[in-house]
Amino acid sequence: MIGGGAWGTAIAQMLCREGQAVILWCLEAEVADAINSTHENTVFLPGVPLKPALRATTSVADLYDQDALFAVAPAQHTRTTLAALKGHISPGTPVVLCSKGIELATGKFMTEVLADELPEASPAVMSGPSFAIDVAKGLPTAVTLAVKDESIGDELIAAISTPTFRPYLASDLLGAEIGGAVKNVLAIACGITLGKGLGRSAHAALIARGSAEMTRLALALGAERETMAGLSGLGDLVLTCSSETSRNMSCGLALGRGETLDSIMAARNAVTEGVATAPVLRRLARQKGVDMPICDAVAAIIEGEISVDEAITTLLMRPNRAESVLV
Ligand SMILES: NC(=O)C1=CN([C@@H]2O[C@H](COP(=O)(O)OP(=O)(O)OC[C@H]3O[C@@H](n4cnc5c(N)ncnc54)[C@H](O)[C@@H]3O)[C@@H](O)[C@H]2O)C=CC1
Ligand SMILES: O=C(CO)COP(=O)(O)O
Repeated sequence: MIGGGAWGTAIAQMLCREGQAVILWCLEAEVADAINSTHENTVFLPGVPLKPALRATTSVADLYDQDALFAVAPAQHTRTTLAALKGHISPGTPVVLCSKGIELATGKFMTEVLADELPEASPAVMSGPSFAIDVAKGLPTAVTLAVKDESIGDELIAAISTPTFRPYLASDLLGAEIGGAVKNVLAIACGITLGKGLGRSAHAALIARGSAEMTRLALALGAERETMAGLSGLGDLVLTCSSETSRNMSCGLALGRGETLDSIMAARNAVTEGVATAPVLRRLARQKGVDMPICDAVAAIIEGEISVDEAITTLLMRPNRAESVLV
């Protein structure tokens, strides 16, 4: 497991079972020490007792030549963590990408970052409605597991699934990545809407029109429409846009209530992927000629170009149009 944040810890906890050893690589020595000595990730997932068999490390060498890797660093750090494994994985090793975001510097999705850094890996994307705290506690969860190589998919399903953690096999890796990255930006928009007191009707409208934006981008990039209606699309959009447990949603709520982005980010040590993804998503959508007004508005707020009130007015003044995901 590459990444000892909340999500890496939760997946490691879920995978750690008889006959299956899991090594969790953490950036911070205090996180690894706490997991090994007190069986708790006191920094990123406090309050959840971890299985004593789960072993943490800060040594990248402990990740060399493993049967499978899960990449769970934040999207902006995925490249450097994967690069550290160059020359140390066997050809065909499954690398399951679990981060939800687009690389700001390059506009690349995580599968592209993996292809740059570890081209010999066999890529997979795991994404869907899954709060780390729920998975770590063993609450029922279902996700999309999109794999390039179907036979590796079957092996991964056998290794990962439990009665309460249900991966659904898919082949559209890009679609799964688009859902995970775009829903974070839309969750910020939904948070702003509720934080501003615009009501549940506006919130529901944003989810539906946001879903249309996501689908439009997916079609333009060559992903499948069906994926957008699945766990990694609609499923995660609904979860993240409806719960304050989401860091993206709660960031939006605070923005809507009048806090500044700087003060919100300074007060948390948890990653809020939509903040980095929004500007690069806007860039990508423009390059591809895809209209994404809600995501654009979030990017403009985050970049300090317009206020929350101006963004709302701009969205409400848009001309009426046909209800279609294509326009
Ligand atoms: N927490 C959740 O419920 C879920 C998170 N994810 C995704 O998992 C990814 C990781 O998120 P969390 O585990 O929640 O993070 P977190 O917010 O719990 O922890 C932050 C993580 O960032 C790492 N980090 C900070 N600077 C770094 C650097 N320079 N290099 C490498 N790592 C660095 C920290 O070591 C820590 O592991 C994100 O892309 C997120 O969208 C996906 C599904 C669920
Ligand atoms: O991706 C998630 C749930 O599926 C977690 O969302 P946040 O990163 O907004 O907390």
